[in-house]
Order: sequence, then structure tokens, then C-alpha cells
Amino acid sequence: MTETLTGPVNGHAVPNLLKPRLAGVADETPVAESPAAVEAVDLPGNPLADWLTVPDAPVLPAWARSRAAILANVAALGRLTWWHSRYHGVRTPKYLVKTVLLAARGFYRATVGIWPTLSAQDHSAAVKALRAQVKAKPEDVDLAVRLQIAHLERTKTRRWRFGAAAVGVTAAAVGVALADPLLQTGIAGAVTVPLAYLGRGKEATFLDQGAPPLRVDMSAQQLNDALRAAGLLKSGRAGEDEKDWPRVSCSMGPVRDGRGWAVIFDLPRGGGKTASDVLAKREVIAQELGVDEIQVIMSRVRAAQGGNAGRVSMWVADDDPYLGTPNPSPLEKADTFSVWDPIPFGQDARGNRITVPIMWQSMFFGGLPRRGKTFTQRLMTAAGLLDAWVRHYVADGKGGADWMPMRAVAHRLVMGAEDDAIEALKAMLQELLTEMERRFALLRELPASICPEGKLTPEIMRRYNLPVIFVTIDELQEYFTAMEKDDREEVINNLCRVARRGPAAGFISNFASQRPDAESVPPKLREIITIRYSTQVVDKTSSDMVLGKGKAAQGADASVLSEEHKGVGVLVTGPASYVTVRADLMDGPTFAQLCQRGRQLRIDAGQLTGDAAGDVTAAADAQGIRVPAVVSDVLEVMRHSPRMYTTDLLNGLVNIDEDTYGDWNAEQLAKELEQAGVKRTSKQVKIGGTNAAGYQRRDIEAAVPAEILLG
Ligand SMILES: Nc1ncnc2c1ncn2[C@@H]1O[C@H](COP(=O)(O)OP(=O)(O)OP(=O)(O)O)[C@@H](O)[C@H]1O
Repeated sequence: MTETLTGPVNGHAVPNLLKPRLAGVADETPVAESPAAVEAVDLPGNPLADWLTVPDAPVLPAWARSRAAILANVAALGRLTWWHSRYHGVRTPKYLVKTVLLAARGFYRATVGIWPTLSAQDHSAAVKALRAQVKAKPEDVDLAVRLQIAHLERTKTRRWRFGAAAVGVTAAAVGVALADPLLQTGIAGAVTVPLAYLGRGKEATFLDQGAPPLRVDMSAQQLNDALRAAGLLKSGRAGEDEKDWPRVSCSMGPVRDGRGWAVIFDLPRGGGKTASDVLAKREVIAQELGVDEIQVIMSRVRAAQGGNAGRVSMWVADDDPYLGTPNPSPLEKADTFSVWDPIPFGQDARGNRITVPIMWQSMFFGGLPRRGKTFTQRLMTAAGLLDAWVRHYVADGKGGADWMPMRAVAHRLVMGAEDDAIEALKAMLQELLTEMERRFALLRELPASICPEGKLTPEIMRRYNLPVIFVTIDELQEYFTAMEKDDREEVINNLCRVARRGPAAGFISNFASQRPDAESVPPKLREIITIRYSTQVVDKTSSDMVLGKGKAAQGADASVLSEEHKGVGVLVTGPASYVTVRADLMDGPTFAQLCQRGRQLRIDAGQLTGDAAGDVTAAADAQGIRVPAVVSDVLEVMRHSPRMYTTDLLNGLVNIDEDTYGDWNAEQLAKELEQAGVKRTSKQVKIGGTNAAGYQRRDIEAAVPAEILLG
């Protein structure tokens, strides 16, 4: 099953999902300086709200709705039977001993109960008493008659007793002597079992009560117990039968669904608890069910899917559903892609495909280092590479290898957060704002027949050459920490303008930051972002820093992820719309190949512009001409600087490729460049009035093969 926002989801049409979030191009409201009352992701009009859906009310029983469901549930029944056979099988000796002991008790009880009859105790006592009375009153005829009758009764009872004993002993002796072992076992069973039944007390349950682990069986009782322990269901009054306590009513399940149990339930009325309360208690519920919270996936079932404020869809996975071999991105094999379609992103816990529509949206990626933030952010860029009608503006605060291949395509590429790179970033933002205003002016002039909603359309894009613009900034924190306060404010405000007003003009912001604190993720920037994604963070506060205030309490909590969850994150798209996604994996070399493919697509479509059009190294790559690696890397480090000190150049090279340049010094650099054909016009460079050893960019450029420059 594929869940997108553009088509029917589980049989429900999803209306107006791509309606623009922004009212129109004439919106000139200045960027809010104070925190917004409601964050963009939580706005009632957010088209991505209620994105995730669950199966609707069942007509067929849930286990019989598909071949897979039938197979899964039959297999589950088989597993449960097998589990019980093994559980009771190993306890058979214990059950035998218990049976014998209970039979002994039963025998004792039976004999104690019937002894007075068998021994005719009552009759003996009566005879004794009457005999004494007759002795005292020998003239009393009535007494004499009663004595006679009692005597007869006693004799009759004794005869019965001895007769019964003789028959029993003879029958047993004959049975033992004649019967084969099977019959003997049968006789022993026939005698022992009723005796054991007689001997069982109130406390004695014959078979042990084994609770199969959750992966073998999940019952509504377990669910009720867990919810009650979490304080979501009330307990009954003292003495009230537990069956009469408030319980959830399951409109589906628990049934097997993939590698877990699915259940949809309604909370009882009168308890004062809502589906949101259940979502907030994920950890406690998981603990009560005996699983990790990562295995408990819950969502509300909203009215559009036949739900209500008390209906919850829950899926409890057998094990951690986010581990295992990563899924390759389908983009790897695609020749082209249109960013007007939802972008393939990953899979949820049940293996449903998650695709994310990005038109009219803005995105923010956060999380601890080395958890797959950049890889996931690049999936969006990769889709944009395969669409020649996407113009990329990219800045990477770390300036490492992650974004380097974008030089083949990017209209602007800013690498690093040194002073020159910060200036380049500021210039890039100015360029974007100017382009944004130009577009709004143009869109305003267009007749309603061409531009009915005041925003970019695929037709306007082609007719007026207004490609979709991807503004991708990774490691934002590097810029914010490197900047002076005034610069920082200016950059944040400009980013806010682009993210807030840009979508209608085809600007898609895609920002990422590593450190979830207010300085690295300015709340006023985050507040206007409509799609947020967080890989693992240390606690709920950090998770909220990325995903939005109060999200962790609602269940969207990236701190439940662990270190093993590389490429896994929580994606929030609406007030109650979130999903933990295992993002598709696209490694560096594949991304670099896509960049080359993207370059060719742009050349063919006449859309190769900006830095990429003039990038000599990228041009050489594309023409198959080898520029010495050291020349290409030095040009990369110096991309924003006409001259650079040797020490800074060496640091930049290490940043790009530590393995190669980690132990280079000034002498080796000079030697390698000389061998690559670089002729230095001067060994000293003057920067900001200070002279020191360094390089001029034009000297390096002069070593690039001439045919590239001509081509
Ligand atoms: N979707 C994925 N599936 C599996 N593994 C992944 C996935 N994405 C990334 N990884 C693994 O996680 C590692 C770290 O990824 P990435 O460089 O994107 O981390 P990051 O969070 O951006 O770190 P930093 O903030 O330090 O740049 C990658 O080298 C890769 O091995």
C-alpha cells in the first residue's frame, strides 16, 4: 500500500490536499518577530493534517479481508496452538503428580463423607442408646420395638458394607489380573480423575495458566489491562465483578497484521479520556504490554475515516520494526521525476510506503549527528535533481563531502561557514529574495485564466521560465554560531521570508540543523515550517525543539529512537499527523551519480544555470576530462575566495577529505600543486591588509585544461 496525499488512501478520497497553504501572492505581512501562537504545522488549514489514515470500519472480519490477513491469522492460530502444546507438554509430569495428590485428597474427602454411612455409626449409636433405655424401662413395648428396628437397620447396613467392599475388591482384583495395561490405565484414570475432581479445592486450578508472549498472542484483555494500568480506564467498585468494569470496545482485532497485532478500539464513554490521552501514554502502555515503546504505533482515527475523539488505531510490532536492511531509494533507478508529485521518502513500521508532497511546503530536518539527517534531507534534493525544472540553491555549513557533488547542478553552492562563505550565503539569500519579488510581481500581472490561484503552476513554470527553486541549507547551526548577532538576525529573517512567502512562488525550503537548541533552530524559523523530521535526539525537550512545542506529549517523540536507528526519524506534518519513518537509503556515490544525471537533464532542457554552468571541475567531470584531484579540491575550498592563506586552504582540504589531506603540510601542498601544473604568480597573498603565505585562485584556475574552458 502506498500512502500519498494525492490519491485515495485506504479507499477514502483525500480532498484538497495540495491546496496552497498561503492565501496568495499579495501577502505582504512582515515576518513575525515574536513566537507564533500556532505553529504552521498545527494550523487548522494545514493540508497535510490528518495525512496518515488507518483501515476503515470493517465489513468483513479484519482477519478475513485479504489473503495475506487470512494467512497471517491462520499462522498466528497455529503458533498459539503450538505454544500451548509445548507449554503444557513440558508440564505433564507435574500435572500427573498433581492428579494423584488431588485424587488422594478426593478419596479422603469421599471416605470421610460416607464413613458414617458405611460404618453404620449412626445406627450403632441408636442401638446403644435404645438398649440402655429398654434396660431402664423393660415394660415399655414401644421402646422394645424401636430397638428391634434399629438393630435390623444396623445389620442391613453392615451387610451392604461388606458386600460392596467384597465386590469392589473382587472387581479390582479381576481387573488387575485380566486387563491389559491400556485398560488398567483406563481404569486408573476412570477412578483417579473423578477422585481428583472431588479433591480439587477452590484454590486448586488443575492446569497452569500460561500467558503467551505478545508476539504469539494479543487479547483484548491484555489491552484493557494495559490501558487500566496506564490510568486510561477506570477500575470498578470494590467487590464488583471485573467483567463489569469499563472496557474498550474493539471495532477491529486484535488481529495479525504483518509482523504485529492490529487493533482499533473506542474508549468507553463516561471515563473522561480521549484518544489523544492514549497516544500520550505510549511508553506506559508499551511497558504494560511488555514491549518497547518503539514497537507500539498508534494514531487517532478521525471522522473522515469513520472515527471519533475516542477511537485509536494501534499496531504492536513483534520486534523493532525499524531495524534491518535499509531500503534503497526508488529514485536511484528513475530517469526523471516531477517534484509536483509526492517524493518517495521511506516506509513506516508496517512497510507502507511514505511519500511526501513538497509543493507549497517547507521542510526542516533535525537530530543528533550521524543518524542520517543529511542522507534523508538529500532524498528531497535527489528528487529535485531528476527534474530539470528545479533550480538548486545549496549551502552546507560544514562544507564537507556531503554536498560537494551538487557543484555539477547547483545554481548557487555555498560551502563552509568561514567569513567568505557567510558573505556568499547572505548574497545567495538576497538573490533569492529578489527573485521571489520578481516572481510575485509577474504572477500578479497574469490574468486569472492563466494564474487562477495566484501561485506557480507547471504551465506558468515552463511558459515564463520560472523553475521550482529548492533552497537547501544543511548544518544551519554552523552559520548561526559563526555569525555576529546582527548578521544572524538578518539571515534568520531572510530565511523566514523565503520559507514563509516563497512556497506560492515555487520556493521550497529544506533546512537541516544538528543541534536542537534555540540558537541552532531559531523557534521563529521552525514555527513557519510545515514539514518537520527528526532523527534521534536526547530527550523530549530536544524533540520538541525540532518537531514543535508539545509534540512529544502527543506521541511524536524522536527521543524514543536509539543509536541503532540510522536513517529513522519522526515525520510531523500536522497537529495530529505524524509517523516514524525508515527513510530510504541513498549513499554518497549514488547521490553523486544523480547529480551528473541531473546536470545532463539540465543541459538538455537548457536549464543549467548559475555556478554549475561555470564550474570548471563539474564541466570536466561531465566531459570525462580529468582535472587533477588536488586542483579540483583546492578550487572547491576557494570557491568563495579570490585568495586564501595556505593554513586556511589546508584546513579546508582536510574538511573535504581527511583521509587524503589529513597529514599534508604547506610544502607537500606546494609540491603537489606544482606537479599538477599550477604556476604561482606570488607566494604571499594580502587579505584584509595582512600578508602571509597563500594562493591566488586565478593561478589554480590557470592549471585547468583549456578545452574545458573553451567547451
Ligand atoms: N536511510 C538510511 N538507512 C540506513 N542507514 C543510513 C540511512 N541514512 C543514513 N544512514 C547511515 O547513517 C550515517 C550518517 O548519516 P548522515 O551523514 O546523514 O548523518 P547526519 O545526521 O547528517 O550527521 P551529521 O549531522 O554529523 O552530518 C551514514 O553514513 C549512513 O551509513
